[in-house]
Amino acid sequence: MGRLKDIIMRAKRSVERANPYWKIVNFSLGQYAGRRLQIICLIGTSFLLTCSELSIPVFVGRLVDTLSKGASHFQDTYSLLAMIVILGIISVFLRDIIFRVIIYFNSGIMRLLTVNIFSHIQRLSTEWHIHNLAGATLRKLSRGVQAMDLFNYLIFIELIPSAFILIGATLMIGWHWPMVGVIVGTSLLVFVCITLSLIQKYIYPAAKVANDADAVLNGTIADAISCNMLVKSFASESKEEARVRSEAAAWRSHLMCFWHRSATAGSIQYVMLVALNGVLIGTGLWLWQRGYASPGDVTYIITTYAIINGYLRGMEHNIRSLQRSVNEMEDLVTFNKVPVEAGRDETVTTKSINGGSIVFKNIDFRYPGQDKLLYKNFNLSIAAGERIGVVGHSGGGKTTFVKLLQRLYEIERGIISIDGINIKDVNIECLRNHISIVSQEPLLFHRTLLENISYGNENVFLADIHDAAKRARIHDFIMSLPDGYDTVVGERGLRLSGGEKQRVAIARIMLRQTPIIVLDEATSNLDSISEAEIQNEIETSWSNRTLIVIAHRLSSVRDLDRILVFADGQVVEEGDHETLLLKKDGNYRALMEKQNRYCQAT
Ligand SMILES: Nc1ncnc2c1ncn2[C@@H]1O[C@H](COP(=O)(O)OP(=O)(O)OP(=O)(O)O)[C@@H](O)[C@H]1O
Repeated sequence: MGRLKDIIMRAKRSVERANPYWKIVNFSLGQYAGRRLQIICLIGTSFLLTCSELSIPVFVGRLVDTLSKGASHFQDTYSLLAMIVILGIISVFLRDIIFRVIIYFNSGIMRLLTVNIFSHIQRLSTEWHIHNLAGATLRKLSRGVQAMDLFNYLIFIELIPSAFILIGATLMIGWHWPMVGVIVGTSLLVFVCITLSLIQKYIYPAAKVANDADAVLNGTIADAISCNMLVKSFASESKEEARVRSEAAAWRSHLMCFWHRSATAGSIQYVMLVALNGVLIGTGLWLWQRGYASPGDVTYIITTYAIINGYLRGMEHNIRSLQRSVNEMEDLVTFNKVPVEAGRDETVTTKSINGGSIVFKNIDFRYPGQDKLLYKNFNLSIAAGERIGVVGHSGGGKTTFVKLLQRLYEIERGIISIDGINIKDVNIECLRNHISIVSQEPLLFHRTLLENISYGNENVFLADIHDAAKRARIHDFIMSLPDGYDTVVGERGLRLSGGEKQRVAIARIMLRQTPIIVLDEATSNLDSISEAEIQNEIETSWSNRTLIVIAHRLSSVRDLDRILVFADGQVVEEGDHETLLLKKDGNYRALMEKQNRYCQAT
């Protein structure tokens, strides 16, 4: 049994490798797991529907034969008519059941798929998020989920019943006239094979290119809309429009190519249908001419053909739609294949960290795609409870230090440890829950101030939230708003000033009890009085925690225990404010003098 499974898996993989189309079909079918009962119900009902629909031509044929016997058989014709009507009603009833089940089935799959893909995307690496426009990702996700709906609909409402009808009709005709059965069966097989190969070889590549262009276009639109303030301030509306116009033109030309190919494939399929029509009716007439078939039999063949023709026309359209849905789901499969960031692996030994001592030992690091190492043999130790200032020119590697501490990127060499434990041995969520950060540009959700402040600390009391806001000097401002803590801050906090956003972010981490706190230019937008007040508060509130303050304004770090001066990914100087000032040609002293000169000049 295990061996059989292995063989099936290997066959599946080689088919997927040979044709990526099947990888997507496989992914879609994978979503059916755990829904066996619903699938059995759908297929079973489809089968009954087929039997009911295929019985109708039999009764129509009999009706014609009865009619040809003369008016004396009128009673038989009425009972045949009654049978035809009853079969029609049964078919309607069975179709209704299929629709009800598919509603339940599809909505469940779409819900689960959305949640699963979102959850996977959230756990992808920082680099992945940097390189993928949020708008394009959103577009791919919603398009893929809608496509899954279409895929399921086509499979269960259209293609499975069509397959049953076509196979059933072929068998029934073959039962009466084996030669006609062979002709019909072969023609159907040729029709389906040509349709599938047109889809895979001819339509699929064009649809893929059109979908990629669609995602690029939507990503660009989303990017421009989310940076609308910047666009406005540079009066660049026309430039952005020109960009969108050019991408829309590219998208249109790819889309037209896809649609033209679909139209050509449609015409080829229609030609095949016309040929099938001629062959089938011609064979019926030939049988009648030879005396092998009555007019009722020929009517039966024609009625059956009418049904087959309807389904094949539908099938041609449905296979094309199925193709489109598979194309649109390709991005979901691609998302799913991207590995989650390092450290998310459930099998990682979950050691827990409690303290706040940090050691960077012999670290080599470069950003993905960069040739030059940013950190080369970088070493640094910070004791638990120490208060560290990090200064230096822009681009010196200060923020990178924090990113590595949070394991947002993987180092090439060396060990980063907290509390003596290599961070690679710690579950990533546990690691990040250990560190509170207020970054240069605090991120706020388009939610209320209350939700933003309590983010990550949902179980705190209202009084604690107010207390944190008071300590971050933002409470009075919030209370002055008409909706107070229920004020929605706008997308990315756009309804707040830079300083207000920073104070909300500081209040948010005031609520957290983490041993390590990082303030990365966290008070850069505050006036000096508010900054001094908040700093006093920080020193009293977080006196026993490891505090790392990254700042350009040197006044923000002068009272800290130790100041590190970063340049080109190295700590080039360290010591307290007084000691560093004493170094005659020191970097810190030079920075200090420059800032003083600048302050006097302004
Ligand atoms: N994702 C990234 N990919 C490639 N290079 C990056 C990436 N992030 C940062 N860098 C580069 O790494 C270097 C260090 O960046 P970092 O943000 O650590 O500097 P910083 O000292 O914090 O600067 P600032 O004071 O301006 O915030 C910079 O040259 C920056 O351009």
